[in-house]
Amino acid sequence: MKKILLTCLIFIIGVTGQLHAQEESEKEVKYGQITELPRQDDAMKKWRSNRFGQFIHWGLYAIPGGVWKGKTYEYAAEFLKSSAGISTATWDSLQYQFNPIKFNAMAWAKMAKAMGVKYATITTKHHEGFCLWPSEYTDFDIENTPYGKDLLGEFIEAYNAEGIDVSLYYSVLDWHHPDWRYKLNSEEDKEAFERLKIFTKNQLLELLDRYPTVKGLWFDGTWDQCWKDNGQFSYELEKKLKEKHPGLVVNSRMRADEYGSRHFDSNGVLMGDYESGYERRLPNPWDIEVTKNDWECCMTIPENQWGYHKDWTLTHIKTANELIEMLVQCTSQNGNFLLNFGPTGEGDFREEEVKLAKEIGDWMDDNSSAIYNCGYAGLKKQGWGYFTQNNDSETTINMVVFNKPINGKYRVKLNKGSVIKKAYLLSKPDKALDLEEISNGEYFIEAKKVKTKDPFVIIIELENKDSKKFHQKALT
Ligand SMILES: C[C@@H]1O/C(=N\OC(=O)Nc2ccccc2)[C@@H](O)[C@H](O)[C@@H]1O
Repeated sequence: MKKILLTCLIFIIGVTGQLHAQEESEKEVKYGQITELPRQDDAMKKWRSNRFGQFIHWGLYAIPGGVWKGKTYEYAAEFLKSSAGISTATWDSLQYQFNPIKFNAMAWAKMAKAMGVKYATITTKHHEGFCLWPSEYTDFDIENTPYGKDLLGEFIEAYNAEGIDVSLYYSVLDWHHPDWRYKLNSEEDKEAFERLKIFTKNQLLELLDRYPTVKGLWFDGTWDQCWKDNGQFSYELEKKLKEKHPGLVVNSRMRADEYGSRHFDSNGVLMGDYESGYERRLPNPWDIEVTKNDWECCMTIPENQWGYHKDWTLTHIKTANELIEMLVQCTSQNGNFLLNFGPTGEGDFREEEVKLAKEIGDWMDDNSSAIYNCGYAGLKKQGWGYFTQNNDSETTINMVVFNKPINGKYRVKLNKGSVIKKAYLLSKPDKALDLEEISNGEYFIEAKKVKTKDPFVIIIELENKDSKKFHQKALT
């Protein structure tokens, strides 16, 4: 009896200690998450079902394209001002050269539509501070260029006409604005940054006023101490923008809490509406933690260029197959994939980008049912490729194959209790593939005669609801 009492006492002390430790680690966060996640409103469901987007980085940096006074700078082309040590006055004078005579918003939108993107995110203002729209808060904008017209408005109208949602990238970091400060070291710094905050809020409200059809704001340039010291401001700004624009979708990069913690607050709670830290990188394909939140990977075609760079021989240029695999992996882990294009200073795309858009679009024409409105299937990653499952489906699972087994037999491990009714190639729905049950929920699917050199989809139809998947879905 004494032994039992002692054991119970030790257990109670242990649990109390853990709870106390947990309470201690939980900070009181006043300026953290605003919207309970994952959002289930229509705007977020549409964002989630879009899965594939086009990123556009366009600004004055597209004019020099990474080359200054005959010297090529290998660093990101949109950072040429700092890479080449160019004065703000010299850089800003590029404004008077910006005249993208080849810009055709409808042609851009049709290329994007053919590629299969459902949304596009365009830089309204990158770190250089130049605005692609006529802003009443600065003269460093499109209105004061030889082009003169509302380029951003043309872009939004053309993409919306093709049924493509548009989100707006906005850099808080602003090299042009005299009140920008990296750190607030003095009262003067603080006063200047207060003016910068008002300017920022005014421009964002102006963008939502001018372009009411936009679906989201993609914040960037928020890593410096000045912004991390202003968690309350970013909290109140997100609230105000969402009150003004119901359904607005905001990335986690906008936010810092009052302790300076970014993306996730000091208790690890995601801020904004989706995680936007996957930049030119993806999670491990077997990572299921990442499936618990909405997230987006933004990706360049060269290794490190967001803006147009004249020299694409400097790094590896990703192939269509590599980019398709990234898109499929994101989908398989409940993420979106935002693929970047960097238009030239004249307003057209380099031929490599046009070719890739066509190759990806051709694949999407045949396989987008495994991408749009699809997500994590609640199954472990397996060697032949990726599972995805339509968010409205209960009994069909997509296998997107990138690695064919040499014997043409695909080992497929489903949840215990899952029974395959039939499996077939998406391209040949009338021809059932041979099945061999290995054990409870585990099968070989035989697909020996697949000729294509491209990734392809095998559809699995289950006898019963894939209960584990939908139970997991309820929990997320
Ligand atoms: C999408 C990219 O975003 C950037 N920078 O991103 C980050 O610094 N990302 C970041 C920073 C801290 C944590 C996670 C991601 C910009 O400098 C770049 O020109 C491009 O617009």
